[in-house]
Amino acid sequence: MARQPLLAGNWKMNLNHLEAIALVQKIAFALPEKYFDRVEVAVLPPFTDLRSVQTLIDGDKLLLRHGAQDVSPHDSGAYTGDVSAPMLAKLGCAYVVVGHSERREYHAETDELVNRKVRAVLKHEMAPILCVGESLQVRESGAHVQHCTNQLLEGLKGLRQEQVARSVIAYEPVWAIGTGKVATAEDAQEVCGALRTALTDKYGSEVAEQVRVLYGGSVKSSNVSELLDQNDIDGALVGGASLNGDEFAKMSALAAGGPLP
Ligand SMILES: O=C(CO)COP(=O)(O)O
Repeated sequence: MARQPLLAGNWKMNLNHLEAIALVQKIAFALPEKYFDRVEVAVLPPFTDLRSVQTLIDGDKLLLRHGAQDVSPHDSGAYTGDVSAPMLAKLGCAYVVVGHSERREYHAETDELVNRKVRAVLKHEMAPILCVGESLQVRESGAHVQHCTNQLLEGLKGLRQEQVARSVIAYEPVWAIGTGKVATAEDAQEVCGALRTALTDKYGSEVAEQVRVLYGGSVKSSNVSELLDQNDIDGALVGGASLNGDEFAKMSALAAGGPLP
């Protein structure tokens, strides 16, 4: 079954709401509507930008999707500073990144917490982008496939098949994030293929064939096509390069199979 490629721009902690509006306008202007039949393009700004981005996308009937970078596992309550899944759903979010390696590292997020966040997202009809990935040390030990597979199965624990089918997985090797060191297409395919095999073993091939598996880590216009050509890579989670409107539009066009805008 053909899976529609997804190109998602994780802006991380960059751009205020005014800068967000300017970037979304630039991306939308550079991408004619016909591209959106062949690729889904999403922006994932900081929480403080989401209302502005939603208003722009709805008002101008843009075909871009938007989402958030994190979520609370709780629906509401005394959790100072947190943002809940119902709040994000109300802001029109299609996606929520869960378990990014920066959150696992800087906020000590465990697989158990990541799993609770994944459930919160799915409960409110959004799709999680569940991130998995190994450190350089784990890769050098040769345990990278096992490590990522464990993170995947722990993150999805207790979900129904229909919920797994709606989820997006992102393989982001920690050593390739923001370093300019992209995994080779073969390295990325090795892990993404193993993740799909693990999904097939646990949930059956009908479910596994629907799940989109993205690669993330120093993706840019010069390497996106080769990565997306791999059998089990269905798109990219882009960090730094998604902050440049022309570059992100170019990558989206390449993901759609061209021509360039
Ligand atoms: O972490 C990433 C996306 O979530 C990747 O970041 P870079 O594209 O900047 O390496």
